[in-house]
Amino acid sequence: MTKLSVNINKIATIRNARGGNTPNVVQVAKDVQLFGAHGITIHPRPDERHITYKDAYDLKDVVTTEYNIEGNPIPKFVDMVLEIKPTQVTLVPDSVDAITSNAGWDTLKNLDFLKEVIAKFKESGIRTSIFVDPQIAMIEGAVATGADRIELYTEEFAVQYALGNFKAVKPYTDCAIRANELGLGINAGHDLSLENIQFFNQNMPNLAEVSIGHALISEALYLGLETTVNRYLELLK
Ligand SMILES: CC(=O)[C@@H](O)[C@H](O)COP(=O)(O)O
Ligand SMILES: NCC(=O)COP(=O)(O)O
Repeated sequence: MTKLSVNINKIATIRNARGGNTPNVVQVAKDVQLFGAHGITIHPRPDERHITYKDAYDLKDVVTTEYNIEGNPIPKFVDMVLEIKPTQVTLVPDSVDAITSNAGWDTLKNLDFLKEVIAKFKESGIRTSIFVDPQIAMIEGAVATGADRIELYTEEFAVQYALGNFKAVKPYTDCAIRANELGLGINAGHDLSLENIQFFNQNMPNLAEVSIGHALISEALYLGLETTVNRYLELLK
């Protein structure tokens, strides 16, 4: 079964709107795991607009499933991840002013940098994943960085699927086949939803994990968090 890691950034977005502690990010992380999710993902951004660095530390002992921290490996982020030692770190090349992640790494141009930072995390026993666009050259470049996994950036798939262009999954399937040949684990995320997740999963050989936040939290407004998590778990079987 493909693992579901719930991204709780949006819980922090709502909390930060009032400056108090409602909704409580730590409690939501506990509940989501109780409901059956296989992991918790956070993506602290340099401006701490949603998840704060303090949240990342507060969640350390609360996440008893897989803890996945995503972000651009600026020195402050690297130090924090090395201290927390989550299950997995996912490196994302987002700029400070980006509204959300909007591109994967160029694994060829950034090879030396990625190699160096990945080696640091691996020395600490942290599984490493790098966020990439669905291009074979980027998958091949990812192997050279020493990363354990890739996370395929699924926004384009999600946009096309919503328009009925189901062939848009093909570059992802092709990349998954190549990643399998090269021994890279495969994660995926961005704009995955109850609408598109089953089709995506069924077209991805050996998809290890999806991280889902924006749609999942939005769907939970109607369905409730427990039902939403359980629907994903059913669709990922
Ligand atoms: C890496 C990625 O795909 C993002 O979706 C991300 O983790 C979500 O970040 P925001 O919640 O800041 O949009
Ligand atoms: N890595 C992707 C992620 O954590 C969640 O992305 P989204 O579902 O909020 O688009």
